[in-house]
Amino acid sequence: MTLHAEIGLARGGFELSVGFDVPAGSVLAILGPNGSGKSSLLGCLAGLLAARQAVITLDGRALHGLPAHARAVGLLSQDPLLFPHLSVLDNVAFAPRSKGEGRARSREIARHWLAEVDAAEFAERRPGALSGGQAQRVAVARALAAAPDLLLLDEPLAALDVDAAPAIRGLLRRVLSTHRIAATVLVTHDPLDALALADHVLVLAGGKAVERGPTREVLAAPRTAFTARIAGLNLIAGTAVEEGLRTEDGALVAGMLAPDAVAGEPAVAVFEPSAVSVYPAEDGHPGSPRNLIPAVVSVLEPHGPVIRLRTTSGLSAELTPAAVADLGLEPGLGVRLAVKATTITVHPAAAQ
Ligand SMILES: Nc1ncnc2c1ncn2[C@@H]1O[C@H](COP(=O)(O)OP(=O)(O)OP(=O)(O)O)[C@@H](O)[C@H]1O
Repeated sequence: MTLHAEIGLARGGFELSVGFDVPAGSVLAILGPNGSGKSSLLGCLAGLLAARQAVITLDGRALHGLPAHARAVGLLSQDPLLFPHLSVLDNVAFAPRSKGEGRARSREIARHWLAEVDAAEFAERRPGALSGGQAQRVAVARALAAAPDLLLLDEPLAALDVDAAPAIRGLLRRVLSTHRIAATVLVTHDPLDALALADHVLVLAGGKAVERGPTREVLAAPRTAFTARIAGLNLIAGTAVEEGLRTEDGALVAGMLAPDAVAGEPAVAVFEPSAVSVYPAEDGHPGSPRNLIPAVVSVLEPHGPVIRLRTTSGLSAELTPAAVADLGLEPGLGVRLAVKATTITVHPAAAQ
């Protein structure tokens, strides 16, 4: 079932205005900073929020006039929201039951979905006897047991601890790719979720789509500072020039133009924190042709086996703990960031 949505909503002074399509069996991730309208968008799709103007169709069938319960929409949020007085099996069977299936058939469907999410062993338990990750597994089974035409995932991993989240992410990836029936819309803050689960992403800012496209392309070549930050990449905005990018201050960032970058047009220079070397502010030239960017250390934080250094201008570098000690790095210290031109790609900037 292909989803087509055009939604306009006013909430106080906030305006949401966005349109998109989600082909049957594919997953669209909605990313965006706090307050950008992600929950409002899901609320409109689910029929829980009244849009000012909405066209929402599934294979041409209009959903926008229907109340929430008549939309065949499955919703999975960060809270599993299981009925505490029902067994796990009856929680999952509730979904087909409420669609009119008989008691025995509903339980059969529930057993099938509990097995699909590796939760068959919990069937007779009450939700109170499950861990957060186990309860979320059951919630996934319940959402899918309703055979929704449209599946809405609202930060489904946000409440799980770091040990449970990867397992549920993997489970969602498996069930979404093996049961490619419904169109799925996923709201997440985590680029890993988008990379793992979504075919396409749409980045919302201030109620509008500022970026959209295939997930890997958008996250590898972000055109807005927000997407670059969540994707963990460095991004400098300016105008494309033959040698790379010219910033608003007139500085040149030497880099390689992406095939679709056009000199004279708005652009962003994108590079990995691991491509950045850090030098003392007053040191000599560090050798081979590099960009040298003056910066001030703002934060040093562990990032796996390395230390992620953030600067007041928002650029990041990765260093070993030994290098941090050798350079005597600490917040407030002036440094120079060196980046080889060959590690910088200049992409056209998203139209804002
Ligand atoms: N109940 C409400 N009444 C009035 N305005 C609201 C209400 N809820 C949200 N808003 C407005 O709508 C805007 C979008 O909120 P929404 O919750 O959709 O954003 P979000 O992207 O989901 O944010 P978050 O990532 O923090 O969950 C907010 O900036 C706020 O101004």
